[in-house]
Amino acid sequence: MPFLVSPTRFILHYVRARPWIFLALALLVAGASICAISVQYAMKLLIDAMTGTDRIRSAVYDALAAFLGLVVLESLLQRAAALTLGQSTVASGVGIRLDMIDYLTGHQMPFFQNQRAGSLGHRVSGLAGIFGAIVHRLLQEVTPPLIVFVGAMMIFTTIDVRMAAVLGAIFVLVTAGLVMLGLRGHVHHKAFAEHAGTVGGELVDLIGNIWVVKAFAARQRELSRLQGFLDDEASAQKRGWFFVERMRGLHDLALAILVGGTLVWAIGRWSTGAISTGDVVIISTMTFRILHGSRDLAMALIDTSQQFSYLRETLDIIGVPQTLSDADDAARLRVGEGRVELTNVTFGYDPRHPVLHDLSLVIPAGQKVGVVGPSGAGKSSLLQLIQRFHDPQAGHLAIDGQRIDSVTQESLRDTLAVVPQEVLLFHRTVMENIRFAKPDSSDEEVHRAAEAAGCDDFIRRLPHGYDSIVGERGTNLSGGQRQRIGIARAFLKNAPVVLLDEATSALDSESELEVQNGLEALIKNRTVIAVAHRLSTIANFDRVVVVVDGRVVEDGPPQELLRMPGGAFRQLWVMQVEGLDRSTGISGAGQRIRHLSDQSRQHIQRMMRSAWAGVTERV
Ligand SMILES: Nc1ncnc2c1ncn2[C@@H]1O[C@H](COP(=O)(O)OP(=O)(O)OP(=O)(O)O)[C@@H](O)[C@H]1O
Repeated sequence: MPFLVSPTRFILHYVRARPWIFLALALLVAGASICAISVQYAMKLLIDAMTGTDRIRSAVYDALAAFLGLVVLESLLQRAAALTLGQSTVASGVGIRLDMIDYLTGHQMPFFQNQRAGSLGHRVSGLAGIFGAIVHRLLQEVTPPLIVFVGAMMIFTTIDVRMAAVLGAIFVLVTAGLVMLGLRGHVHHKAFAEHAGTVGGELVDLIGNIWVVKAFAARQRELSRLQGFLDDEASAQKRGWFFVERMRGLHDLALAILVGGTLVWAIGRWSTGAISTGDVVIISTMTFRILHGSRDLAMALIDTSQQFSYLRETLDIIGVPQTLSDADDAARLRVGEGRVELTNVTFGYDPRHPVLHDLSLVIPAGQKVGVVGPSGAGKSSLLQLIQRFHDPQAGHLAIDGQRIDSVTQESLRDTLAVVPQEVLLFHRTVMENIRFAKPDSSDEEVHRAAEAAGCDDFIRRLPHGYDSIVGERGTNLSGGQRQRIGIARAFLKNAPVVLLDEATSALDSESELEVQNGLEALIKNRTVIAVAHRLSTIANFDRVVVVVDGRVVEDGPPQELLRMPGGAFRQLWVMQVEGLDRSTGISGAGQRIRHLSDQSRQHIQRMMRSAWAGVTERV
């Protein structure tokens, strides 16, 4: 979206999206302002007609009719402008938010990892509000005083050219002075906005982590911490207010002196008969109006400049170019049987520090591959590359012979069913959460997927069955239940390639057993790549790939790897069976098992012993 590069282009883009409405709006505002000046002129005509020596009755009534007509017309035009403005900014606000959410969700995962979700949501909504506020200020608060000023100058010129020149110069000077002063106060508003942003972020963080706060009995501690941020925010807000009030006070003083001076001068001219009574009235009211307008104009310009800054800041965050976009000629991935290939892949989040080094793997369709290795070896990164959340710095990946960087990301992800360690659920019903994987699926299909994943029973026991709300991020469900809903999603998606990212490592042994049954059903007849810490989960796989420091150090059927004396997989296996950490450098798994409860450890050890017995029998 090229219009995201600057605030001006952003505003113009959405104004151009509804050109006729905004043109009509500008004409209505201009018409209302012209009426406002004409009303003053009609008043002058009325007074002159009433105080004139010849006192022509019809002239008085004509002026009165013109005056009243203009008052009504101004009011009608103002109301029409306000209605049109409201309608157009509300409609633009919907478009802006949809466009921004569309663009925002197109960013890659690292973008979201580096931003607070609450703050991003706030900014997207804020953009719509800012567009409305800027258009409102420019049309309702900047344009009218300018038109009134031009009109007043035209009227003053007919009365006294010198006076018009002096008042014109004063208007420009007062407005410019106020704008300069106001911009100096910008620093206070910016500081306040930053402090307010921090308070908002802290609140979101606090509520998001409420479990930790309660678990550590830290409510008072957190309140005191928040109080510190609130105090800073309040001081910044006070400084901003004082500054604005000082400015207003100065302007009021200048206004009183100037209006008083002009009036004294006008009465002096009237007493010599140089100008009429009506002229005195129009000079005094218009002087007051334009000088008052100079303050409104200055304030509106300052506000607009602040809103432009906020807009620029938001566009700098949201509008950064999307790093992994589809190639212009990207086709849809033609789904085959699910052969996955990595060719000389080198990748690092920071290219200077590769996490995966020249890694090559060919996974034939239907093969089940377990990826094991110590913590930080690069296993999850491998799965992320297959989903194209990042591009490798060297080498490439392909599915069914098609390079994944040459097909659309959506079609690639349609081919993959992923069960992550932590299944994320929307604050919606269970039915909606499972159906998320395939929006056009029938209730019957959702039920079948849930049965296959082993979660139909517990879902039906929930208070509203499939219509139960899962709570924010699925908090109304247990870890194992969430995991099985994740598996049901994967069933429903029916993709040829399944990626399991430590799908059972966060579960206790009982949940693991339930999830394991669902997983076994899921992986039948599909290509499976499973990152596993619990080696029991991959004991029956076709193949195990051991990754250490981003390199494949062992690759083969688990039974064969287990027979290799001193082999990395064998060592990992033995450590898990015994629950020991032998400090072999492949210590992550050993450390993990040590932290499990006795019951879980015994369960895993039992499972592994029986798998081990099976292996040795076959060997
Ligand atoms: N988003 C990220 N940005 C920067 N570095 C990252 C990111 N994610 C992972 N890393 C780093 O990349 C390396 C490999 O991480 P990865 O998560 O792939 O390892 P892993 O083998 O899956 O580890 P674990 O078994 O602990 O989950 C680690 O050093 C990690 O700190």
